[in-house]
Amino acid sequence: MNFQLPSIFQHAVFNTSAMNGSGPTGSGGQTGPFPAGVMDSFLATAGRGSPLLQVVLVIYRILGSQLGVDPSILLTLLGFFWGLSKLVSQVYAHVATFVDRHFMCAMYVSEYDHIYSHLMKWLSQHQSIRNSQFLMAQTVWKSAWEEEEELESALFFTDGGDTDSGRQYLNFSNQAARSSPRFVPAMGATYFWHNGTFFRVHRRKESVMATSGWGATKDTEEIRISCFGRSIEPVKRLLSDAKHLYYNDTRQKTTIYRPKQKELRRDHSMWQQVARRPVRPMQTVVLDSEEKHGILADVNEYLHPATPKWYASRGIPLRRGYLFHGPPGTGKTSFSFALAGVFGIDIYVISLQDINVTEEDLAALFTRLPRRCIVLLEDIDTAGLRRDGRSDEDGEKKDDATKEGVKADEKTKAEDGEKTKKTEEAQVNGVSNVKKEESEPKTNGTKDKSSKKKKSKKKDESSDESDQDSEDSDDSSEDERRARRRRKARKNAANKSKNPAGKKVLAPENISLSGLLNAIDGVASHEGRVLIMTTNKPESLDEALIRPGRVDVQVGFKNASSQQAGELFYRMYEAVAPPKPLKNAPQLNKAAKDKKLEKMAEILTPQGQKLDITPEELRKISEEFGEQIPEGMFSPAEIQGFLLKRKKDPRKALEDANSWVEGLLKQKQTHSKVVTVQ
Ligand SMILES: Nc1ncnc2c1ncn2[C@@H]1O[C@H](COP(=O)(O)OP(=O)(O)OP(=O)(O)O)[C@@H](O)[C@H]1O
Repeated sequence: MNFQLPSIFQHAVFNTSAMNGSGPTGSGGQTGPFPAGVMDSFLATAGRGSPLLQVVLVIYRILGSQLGVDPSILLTLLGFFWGLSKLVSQVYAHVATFVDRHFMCAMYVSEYDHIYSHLMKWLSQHQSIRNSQFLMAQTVWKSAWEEEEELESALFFTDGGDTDSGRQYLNFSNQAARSSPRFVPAMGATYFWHNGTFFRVHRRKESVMATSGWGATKDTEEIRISCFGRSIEPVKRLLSDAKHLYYNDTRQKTTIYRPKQKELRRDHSMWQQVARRPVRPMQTVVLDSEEKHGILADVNEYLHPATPKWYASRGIPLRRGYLFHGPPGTGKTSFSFALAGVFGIDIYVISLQDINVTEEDLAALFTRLPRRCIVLLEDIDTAGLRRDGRSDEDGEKKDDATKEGVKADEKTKAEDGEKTKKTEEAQVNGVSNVKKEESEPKTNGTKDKSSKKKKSKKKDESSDESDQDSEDSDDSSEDERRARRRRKARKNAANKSKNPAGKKVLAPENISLSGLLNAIDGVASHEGRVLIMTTNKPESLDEALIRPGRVDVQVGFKNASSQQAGELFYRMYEAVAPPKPLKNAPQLNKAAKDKKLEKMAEILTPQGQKLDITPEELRKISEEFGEQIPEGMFSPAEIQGFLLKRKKDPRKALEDANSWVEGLLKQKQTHSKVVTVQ
């Protein structure tokens, strides 16, 4: 097959062929501008069969005539240098590996480890990394508390379009534009000096099989830090510096962890940090002083380094559980946070309604806790624990205590509706729900109702007790007893799945009671933690859950007494001080800065309402305020809400207290949700 080239190319091909002696061998002599080589001959021969090669030949010859040398020499040189570069890189890789193995030491950090966060923060602040050629920009999400430090430079004001009012408001519309990203080393190797040591940080990603999905992979990152020498100490020191820097600003903060989402879990890391908030000072939680210090002393003793030995020598598992119960807004969560602040430990919060947390996860979560920490199980009454027939049948395989707990729960659940009502009444009467159970009601109406309820409750109890008795005294075979239990469980489950209106209620059934008990104090469960469970309805809890060993100390939180209301008042105004000139002054000149601070003070302390009160007067009006608040009627949260609305004016708060108390009392009596006096 012969192809026809365009005339210009034919000319070039023809000419060079002629020059080369018209043969593929090129034996005709060296008359052209450059000597014909093997390559030329090859292209000329092959070009007869392929127009493409003919084009290549033309380019080849034009190039040759321009340079005056045979391009094949160039090609040979190129090939040589390519080969040489490959050889050098191979040799370099071997030498680097050799040096790495024999003259350096290295440390690996997984992105799933906390150290990764420490290191990234540290690297982002290192001067030579900042000036590096290859960087990766990361958006940094700051918490409300971190932003505070930058507030001064971020302050912008607006009149909100209402020019007549002459008022100024803060405006954060350009906040996103102002926050700068964090710069960390890019993927690959980065070199820097630190404290006289030369370090190499190598970030690399690798794909690993994901635990979920068929054949799905996910990228995970690993950092390798290495330095010259046989000792790993410099790397350890670097990590320690990074850790120090990371926690430097958080020393006075409490870190809160929650379970990680399933897809983010890897290796042993199941918890993720969700917040770091400033430590809540213990004196800001108003509680009975004796009780407060009793708990502090108890936790202190438990966390003491000598305690594990004491427990071990007596064969007692090293666990301490607390149950904080009481009406909403009485400080259960606040006290837990204040405790964490006092002891400088972190809080691990688990919600049993979290769809991410299965029964197996719960057990694993309890085993992956640090040496000392607080585990907070909030609102365990609403936890939606599985207590159906299934769990009861399962429960037959579990320990007796668990089964009894399940039964006790079913019994208490039946009474739950009544008790909720009772609780409401108790709150209106200013008595905590637990106490109310024990004491006689005061008003006639309530008395009648309560006595009826008591009777029906007793009836329920006696029927349950008789069931229990007959079961206990029954001398029938074990099989019969099991069958009866199963029947009873099924009946209870059927009753429980219907609400009073007869409609089916779907309850979350992530975790069974036995699963929870197992996680809390199963053989594999963590030792050394402080477990705090909070609830508004202690009566609805399973006995098994709060038996000694699982719950060692119960603390009843109550509505505020008059004296506590006075203390809340004092604490609210005691802390108020004119805004301090902020440190880290921005690049403003002094006059502009003063103006900004003035404006800020104006906004925080509106004109004519400047707090100007002596500690003596504050103490006096705190007491007066306390006297106006009926004993045990209002929760600290309610009082705090009232005071917050008057946070700049204690005298006004005192003035408004009476009408607020009356309004709130009326609202409680009518069970209204609408607040009349705020
Ligand atoms: N005893 C208290 N001393 C000081 N402040 C309190 C106290 N109790 C409640 N507060 C305030 O009320 C608010 C709610 O408190 P907290 O969340 O601790 O209550 P809680 O008992 O955990 O409520 P819930 O049962 O609804 O979870 C917080 O802002 C807290 O500052």
